[in-house]
Amino acid sequence: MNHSTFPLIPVTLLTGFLGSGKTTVLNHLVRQPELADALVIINEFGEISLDHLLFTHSAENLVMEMSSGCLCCTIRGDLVKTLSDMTWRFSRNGQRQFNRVVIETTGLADPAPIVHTLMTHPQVVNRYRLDGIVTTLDLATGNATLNRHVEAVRQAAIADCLLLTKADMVDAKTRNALLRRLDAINPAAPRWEVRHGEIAAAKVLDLGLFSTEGKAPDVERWLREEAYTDDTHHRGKEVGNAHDHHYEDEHGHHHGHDEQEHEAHHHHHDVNRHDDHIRAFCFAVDEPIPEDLLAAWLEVLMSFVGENILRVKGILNIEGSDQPVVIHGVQHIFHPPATLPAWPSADRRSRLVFITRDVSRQNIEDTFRAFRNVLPQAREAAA
Ligand SMILES: Nc1nc2c(ncn2[C@@H]2O[C@H](COP(=O)(O)OP(=O)(O)OP(=O)(O)O)[C@@H](O)[C@H]2O)c(=O)[nH]1
Repeated sequence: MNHSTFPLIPVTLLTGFLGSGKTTVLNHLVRQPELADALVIINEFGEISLDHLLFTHSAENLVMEMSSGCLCCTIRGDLVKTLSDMTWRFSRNGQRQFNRVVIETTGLADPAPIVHTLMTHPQVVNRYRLDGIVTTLDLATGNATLNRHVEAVRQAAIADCLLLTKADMVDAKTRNALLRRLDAINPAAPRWEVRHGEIAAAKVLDLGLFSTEGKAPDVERWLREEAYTDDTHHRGKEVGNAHDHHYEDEHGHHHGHDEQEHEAHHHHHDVNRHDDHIRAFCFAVDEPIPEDLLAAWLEVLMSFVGENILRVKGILNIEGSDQPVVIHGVQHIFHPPATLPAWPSADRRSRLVFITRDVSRQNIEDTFRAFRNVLPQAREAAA
């Protein structure tokens, strides 16, 4: 955990495929009081940049554009520089003028490299923290986009929150097919239906482990292990309405699934017509894990299949420690682990949620067991 004198500035990454409605959403977000003091960084790819023409921000927002290349490849260095310069450029009398950052990526970007920069670059991590990845997905064309573009699948898989846009343009059948598909790609992220960009800022902010309210970290909300229903078989009990689907229309009220639909969607988990090769599951370990076992296992796992581990989040019971450790990784890159002051509940098992591509739960479990079995010999050899 970072204990720097100044609170870390939360950064929201807004991603989503080309034309999926990012700018429309952003236009609504920046008008809301929660984002009155936000710094907005817009990344446009290529020479023809239209977003700045469409983007009508309120006078309070500070808008930066970075259009020299795609944020995910060529200008990560620029992002670091922009973020580290910001505090000075936008400060008055030694006080910075923004309390949040929102970065809109290009539609084609694989968000993972940007997330890596935000999670690990020394100049960034000492001032900023990734609050959440918000992904827009067009309800009407989302299925086709997911079929054609693996970037869109990745964007949906690593999201902390999914904004299902253009809700006014979709019929029930198309919508339900997309929802079922998302159950496999990313069962845990809250989903909100959005029309013409209308979404309450509070729904897309404070998605991370630490909130701006300064309250104790809400591990359960962050991990949402209960959403990984795949795990029900392992625990031998039914989790039930594990999904917390939120459907928001322009009046802001909820549309729950009716019973029948809910049933249907549970049973469709494994019979997805489109196999996006994405697996989402929770892996739990009852016994405290020796630190060297964890380090060796994760290192090998990441070096062999790191690219295909889209996201890992977990709370861990480390042998010899009373305090839980939370870890958070995107592909092979991990956020520095944070030690929490106390366990959030009586459940002290280590729990890791994985979102992977072509890596099964079995692979994860087998490697863990293999490492656990050889640990005594490895220790002996090292001694
Ligand atoms: N009918 C309808 N149109 C929408 C909605 N949201 C966005 N649009 C339209 O969809 C088009 C694309 O929206 P943008 O917000 O520019 O999408 P974007 O993701 O920023 O697009 P890129 O910058 O190209 O990646 C625009 O013409 C919007 O007006 C919606 O909820 N309903």
